[in-house]
Amino acid sequence: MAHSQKKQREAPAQGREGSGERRLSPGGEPREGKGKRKRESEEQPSARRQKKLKTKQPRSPSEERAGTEEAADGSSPTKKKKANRRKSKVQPEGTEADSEEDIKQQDSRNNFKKKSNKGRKADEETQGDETGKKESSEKAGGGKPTEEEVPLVASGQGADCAPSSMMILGDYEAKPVQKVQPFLPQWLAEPRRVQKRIRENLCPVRDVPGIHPRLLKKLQMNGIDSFFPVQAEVIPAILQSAAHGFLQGRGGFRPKDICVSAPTGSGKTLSFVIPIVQVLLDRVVCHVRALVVLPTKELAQQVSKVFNVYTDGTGLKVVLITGQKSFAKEQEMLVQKKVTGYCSLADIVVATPGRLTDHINQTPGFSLTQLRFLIVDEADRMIDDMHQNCLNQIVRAAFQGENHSGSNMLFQRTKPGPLTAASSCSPQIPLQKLLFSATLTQDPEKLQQLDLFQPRLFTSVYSEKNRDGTETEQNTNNKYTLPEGLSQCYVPCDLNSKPLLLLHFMLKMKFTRVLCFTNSREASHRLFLLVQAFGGVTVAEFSSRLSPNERKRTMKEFEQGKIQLLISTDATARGIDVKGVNYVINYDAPQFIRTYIHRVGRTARAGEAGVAFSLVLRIQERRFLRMLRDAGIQDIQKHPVKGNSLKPLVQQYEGALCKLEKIVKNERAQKRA
Ligand SMILES: Nc1ncnc2c1ncn2[C@@H]1O[C@H](COP(=O)(O)OP(=O)(O)OP(=O)(O)O)[C@@H](O)[C@H]1O
Repeated sequence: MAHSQKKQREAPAQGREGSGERRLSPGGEPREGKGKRKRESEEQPSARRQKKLKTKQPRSPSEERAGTEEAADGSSPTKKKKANRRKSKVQPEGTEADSEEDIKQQDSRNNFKKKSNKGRKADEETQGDETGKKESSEKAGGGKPTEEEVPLVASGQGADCAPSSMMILGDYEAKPVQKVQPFLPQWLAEPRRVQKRIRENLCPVRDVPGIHPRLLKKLQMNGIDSFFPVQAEVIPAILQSAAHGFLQGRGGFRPKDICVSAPTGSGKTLSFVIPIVQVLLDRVVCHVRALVVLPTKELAQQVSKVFNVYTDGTGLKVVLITGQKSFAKEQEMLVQKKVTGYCSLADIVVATPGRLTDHINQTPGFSLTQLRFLIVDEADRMIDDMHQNCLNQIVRAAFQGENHSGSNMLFQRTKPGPLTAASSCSPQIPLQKLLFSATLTQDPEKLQQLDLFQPRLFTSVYSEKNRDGTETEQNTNNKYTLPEGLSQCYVPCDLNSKPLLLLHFMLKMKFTRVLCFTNSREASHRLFLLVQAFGGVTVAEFSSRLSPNERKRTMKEFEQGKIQLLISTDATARGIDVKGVNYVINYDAPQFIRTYIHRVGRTARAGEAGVAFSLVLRIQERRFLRMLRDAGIQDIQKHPVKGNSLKPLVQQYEGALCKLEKIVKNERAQKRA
């Protein structure tokens, strides 16, 4: 039967909250979270999916229109324009209405809510912390509402505010919509499991078969007696794939690509450094055989250092190309021109994407046609960013028909097609891709962009606690694992108390070796100035405001314990391995789950213990907790700090604020001059 009904539109909670979320300047002023929303769609795949699927309470028509448009924020400028024209605006949850019009709309929404189906509670409520609420909502709903449930409203309900131009076929009753399960290819659905508890699962180095005696000695010299679980799994897998020399994979076939998703600090770097050095130990001619691509200079430097340790004395050459040296200097390090043509001076190249692309295009003789391993560290970021283009260029360069020297290659490479008896007969150097990250996407569509060959996935499996205390392993998309030794807390607070809380942690609670994250370099700078003006803490900042040399020096001093509080942008959030970080403080709550995971992962590394505190504004609290819960992170403790504990700091803090004002004015004047 057909009946008229008001069309329900969706206004995803995250969209609304996201639009209302404010970024904080270190001085404490809130700023609208716009502009630096890059990678949003990629950073929050789960959130994006929820935006599409999650449905909200019924609302008034004008508001619904606005809600829809706001939900599409950033993706549909036309819709945005329409929204402006209608002058309807939806307030972010928990924020105050800005104008009378907003308040009226709020009222009409509330009235409408009352009229609508009582059993259908607010999405936020069903997802709230209180399970009681959830249960009652489930019961009243007469079914088991899921996040993706579409609340249909019977024509009688809310008909007073419904335009009746829409004919909808179907039942009056709200029916739960079945959650659509994404289809996972077998390699993703059945990954090779890696234990996440490092200390309980150490594997003595000598128990891992096939490690070259030379490397065993080096490992011992570097104090490594046991491999971490990820290393014990991945090293033999890579070695095995190269067991038949450079030309063919196992059994004459192309080796499988390898993806590794393991928590921060679990030792992923060594799990590719050791087998690659070992495979290249016997090489005769120097060619670029391994290429490691990383998103930042600091990370590239860090990885090349590890390669240097294990190639030292082997004759293998590691070249770092990140733009820290002049282009010409890097060219000299990469290739040498001889009478017979160009020859490579690098066996292993560690590079950032931009500079690497420049060399592929502009350095004569720089050839990747003998490339055997392409290692993409922090792979999720490399897939998401524009770096994807760089990866395509690398693959193109690796299968280029002619090399720059003009000489014919013995084993010319062609881009592999379908595997046939004929294709497996011709000897070729296979290109094997190795992907690593703590937050590797397991979204098949995204991984498909990398054109992986029969990939194998190694992953620390996300496990969910059962009521009886046992754990069940889950194979769920976009659920991540954190280091075992990490304790997580969040402090609900307001804007003004954030600097005081940081000072309280440093001065009263005597936190040491603290890495503190803000959401922008300006915020980092001003917070640094404020803490410095307050006094009593050895503090430094780390951001792109500093020159590469200053950054290097600062990081060294922090590592040596000369700096107790390092205030940083997300420049240090990923991959940076600083020994002995006791605490991570998210001064500004991260907006994306992957940012959270990488930031907190700067502590509790290599099986050690560490604590992460997140200062969360009360209006952000619900969204923050939901973001963690959606990613499978549940063991975060609420850690309220009473106002009384902060009082003793207030007077000195006010003095520091005055000093800060003067410093900022001076800086501005200097900039203008
Ligand atoms: N087998 C081992 N024994 C002792 N220490 C190790 C071992 N393997 C790695 N480490 C140390 O553990 C720390 C973390 O390693 P690594 O930086 O490779 O972690 P990761 O998994 O790459 O982390 P992230 O995801 O944050 O980049 C490093 O300081 C490294 O030296």
